Amino acid sequence: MAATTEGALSFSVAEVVEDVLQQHGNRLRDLDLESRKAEEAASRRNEAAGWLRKTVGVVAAKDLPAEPSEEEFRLGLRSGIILCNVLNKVHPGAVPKVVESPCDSAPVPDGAALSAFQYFENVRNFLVAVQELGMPTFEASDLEQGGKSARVVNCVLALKSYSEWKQTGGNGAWKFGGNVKPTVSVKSFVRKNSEPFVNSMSRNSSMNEKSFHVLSSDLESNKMSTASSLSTLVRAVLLDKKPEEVPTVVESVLNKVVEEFEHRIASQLELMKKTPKDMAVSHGNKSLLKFASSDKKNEDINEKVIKKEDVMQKPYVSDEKSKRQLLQQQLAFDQQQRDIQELKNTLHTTKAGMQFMQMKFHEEFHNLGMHIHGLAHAASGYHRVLEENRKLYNQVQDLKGSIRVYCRVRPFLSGQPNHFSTVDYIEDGNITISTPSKHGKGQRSFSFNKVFGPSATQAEVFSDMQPLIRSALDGFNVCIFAYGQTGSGKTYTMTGPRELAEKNQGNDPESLQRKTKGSHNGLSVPEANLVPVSSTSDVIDLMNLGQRNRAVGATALNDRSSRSHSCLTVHIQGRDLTSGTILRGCMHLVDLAGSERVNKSEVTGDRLKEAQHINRSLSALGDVISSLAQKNPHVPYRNSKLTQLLQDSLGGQAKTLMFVHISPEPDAVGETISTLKFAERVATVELGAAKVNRDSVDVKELKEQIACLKAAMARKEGEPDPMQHSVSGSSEKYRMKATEVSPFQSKKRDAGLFGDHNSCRQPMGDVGNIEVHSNAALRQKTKSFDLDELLVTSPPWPPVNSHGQNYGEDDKEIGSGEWVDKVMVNKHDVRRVESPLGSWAAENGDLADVFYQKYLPDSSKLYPDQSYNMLMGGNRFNVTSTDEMDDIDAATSDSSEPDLVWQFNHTKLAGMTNGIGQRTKKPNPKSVQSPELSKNANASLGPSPSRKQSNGVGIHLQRSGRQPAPPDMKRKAGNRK
Ligand SMILES: Nc1ncnc2c1ncn2[C@@H]1O[C@H](COP(=O)(O)OP(=O)(O)OP(=O)(O)O)[C@@H](O)[C@H]1O
Repeated sequence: MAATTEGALSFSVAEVVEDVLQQHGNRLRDLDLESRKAEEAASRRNEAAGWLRKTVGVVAAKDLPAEPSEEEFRLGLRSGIILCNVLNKVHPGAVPKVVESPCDSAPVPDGAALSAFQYFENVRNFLVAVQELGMPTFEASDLEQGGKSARVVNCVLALKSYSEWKQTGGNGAWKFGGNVKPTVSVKSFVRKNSEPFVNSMSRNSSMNEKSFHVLSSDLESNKMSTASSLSTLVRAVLLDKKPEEVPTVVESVLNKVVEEFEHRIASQLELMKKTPKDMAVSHGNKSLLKFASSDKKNEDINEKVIKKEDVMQKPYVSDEKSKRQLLQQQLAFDQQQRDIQELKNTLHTTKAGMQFMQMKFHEEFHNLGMHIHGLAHAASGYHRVLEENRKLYNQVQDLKGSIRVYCRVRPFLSGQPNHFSTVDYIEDGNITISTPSKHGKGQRSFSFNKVFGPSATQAEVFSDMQPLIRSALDGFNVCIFAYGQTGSGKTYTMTGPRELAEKNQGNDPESLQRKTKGSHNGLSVPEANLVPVSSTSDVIDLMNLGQRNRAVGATALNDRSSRSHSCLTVHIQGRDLTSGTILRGCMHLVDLAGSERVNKSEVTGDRLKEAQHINRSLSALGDVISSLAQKNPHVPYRNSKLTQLLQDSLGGQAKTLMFVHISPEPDAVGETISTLKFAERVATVELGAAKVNRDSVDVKELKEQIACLKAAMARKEGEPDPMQHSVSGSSEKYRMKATEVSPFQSKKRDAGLFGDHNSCRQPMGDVGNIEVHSNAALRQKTKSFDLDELLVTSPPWPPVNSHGQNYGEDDKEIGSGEWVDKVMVNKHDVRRVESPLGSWAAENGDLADVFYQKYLPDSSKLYPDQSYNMLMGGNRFNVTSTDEMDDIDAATSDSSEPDLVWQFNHTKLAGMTNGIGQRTKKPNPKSVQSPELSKNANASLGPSPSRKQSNGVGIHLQRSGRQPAPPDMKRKAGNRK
């Protein structure tokens, strides 16, 4: 049965249907498809032929052209000789004996009939061998009939593939699919002859065999194209049919299919009946028998052949025939069903595998996402912690009172040819400078609280400084000073581009925008003014004025080099409306003159002198910083006006920020490194926690009471002859009291006599602001006391009280109405200033000399270091050239002493100062003063009640000689009792 089936299915049902449909009048034959199929078949055939020729050699394959037609291919292989020889080459011994020709010596002429036996033996042996190897086979009859070479080609290409597998070191059993058994079996014959099955087997089992990919895909495409061609044919047949005609047409087609099928089976059986019988019987083929019995494997074949003979010898009965056909079809159908099922299973498994992989992929993707999320979270946490650390660090720094240090790198200026920067990189608070070879090639890193790169804008800079500036509004004393070599951008940072406008400001006006101060009349002293302002533009105007007045000069390094230090001091006072607490803060904004190498700046003459003095004062600043950093008991503040000026900020409990500037040019690297080193040292200085300057309402009231009491006492004490008292008694008294009275004098005395304690750091209490009160008693005294009154209502002064006692003590002992003075150093020689107030200052300076010579001959012993020039307020002042500085020294060293006088008993000086006061009436064409100030000054020639320059003296020039001293002055003298 199996044998029958094997013989019957040398063609497929599909083929038959296709043929029938075509015969039925296929009008839409797909020519393109056909030609493509033909082309593909030719190319595969050529490939097979080429490989065969190559393998057996061109001589042996002389019957096979390189690119044969289908007919040539079939004829070339018909003898089976080439096939057997090729197989033996690929797999030696696969065909033990190859029958070369009926007579080996006399080649058979082309086209001459070879015996059927010879054909059969060679081809059969070949087919058995290839089947053993698990390759697709073909039917021997395929070489007899035209149009059947496709399977032969497939077989040859499979053999080629096998050969290549072996050549590439293929080992073990080469299998054409996992289902094919190495042994020949009946079943395998059935499969061999069932083309659809072979196709499906190839497709299923050889999927994983690399060498058969081409083949299997080809077969697959054949099948698909057959299916599509079938459906095209069916559609074409039914296209012009009416629906009612369709069943008839289908029936007729099916009948024809059945007919054709029967016809083909019959002809095939006929052929089979004829050929084996002829071969086996008429020629007594021993070799076949031998072949059949030589091997156990071949027994099956032998048996099969014999069975086939038996079947063929039986007469055909048409019933049996149709039954057999049906059975065959059924078998084929079943097989196809199984194949389909198998395919479905495979598809299902593949789908399941895909789903599993997809699920895995999603899972892994999800895990990856989680992981990335975790990392991002950790990263943000890390940044948060970093930020928190930075804040905490800054808080610790604040608590320690460390000087904050910010660094800013100037960008290259337009017109600079080379833009190679020495700044390697900037990150957070770190800056790395690359040092060129002459400084020892390498890098140096520095850490600061903040570093601004060349692209940082003024707004960015300010936003970072804002909290510090806001502190001034909260009652802290704040100092920001810009440091750096000449041309590094200090002035730019502090004031913005040249001419200030509200839009384009530096730090000063920015900070001023935070608050508009109270409106007071101003007191103008040349070059050091206290001017009430009511808006930001007021401040900007003042700053521009100050900027214009500032000494600048062109050097080789900066065409507008500042040749002086500049300081803007802003006093701020506020009152908490609910608690009545008064907060007072002040802010110094100091733009230092730049340090410079004189050979680089190429300055000469006056400029050179300036440079030397600038450098000297900066070096004094360095010494102060150094002492503070080492916590030395002695800090040499008094070595320069600059350090005296900054003493409050460097030594008191102010919040201090040094803004260090560097230039990016390689030839400035030396200065850059030393600037940064200096800044690093500054950062180590600890000043102690800053304290807010605050007076509660109670304290205020108590101060007022004390002031009244002291005023009363002063009136009583003032009864004796003032002159006598002033010359002897008061000077005694003064001396006696001075040791305790003025914080400032006390400071001087300590410095001179007791080892310069005042030079050590002062707590903010000592240098802090003391509230100013409008004392009714004071105001009532005289109308000519305008200036006094003005000052009383003026904002309080920043740190002065440097006597070594703390602020609380000051509060209690000094009492209300106490003036707190501000260290002010005029840029120019005050003696040369011609404004009434300036003259006043100068004259009072002289006055002080006179007074000391006359009344306090030994005061220099007591107060040898007195050098502050104390003025009330002032917005901007400068420390400049040597000469000027010397002048200032001269002026200021005298100036503080009269303050004592003023405190001591200014009424007694009235007679003596009157004459001097008259001298102040010299006109001063250069003076800049407000009408009110002028009026005030002329009216009273009242000096600032600062302790410098005998301000009090100036005031009392206009007072009646008997007028009791203002209570605050008395208190100054007596408050240390
Ligand atoms: N951040 C900046 N952006 C743009 N230009 C800047 C910047 N900083 C400085 N400059 C420019 O660099 C030049 C020098 O700056 P500036 O005068 O501020 O330096 P300086 O340190 O104050 O110098 P000196 O100590 O000699 O007075 C100026 O032309 C200024 O406009």
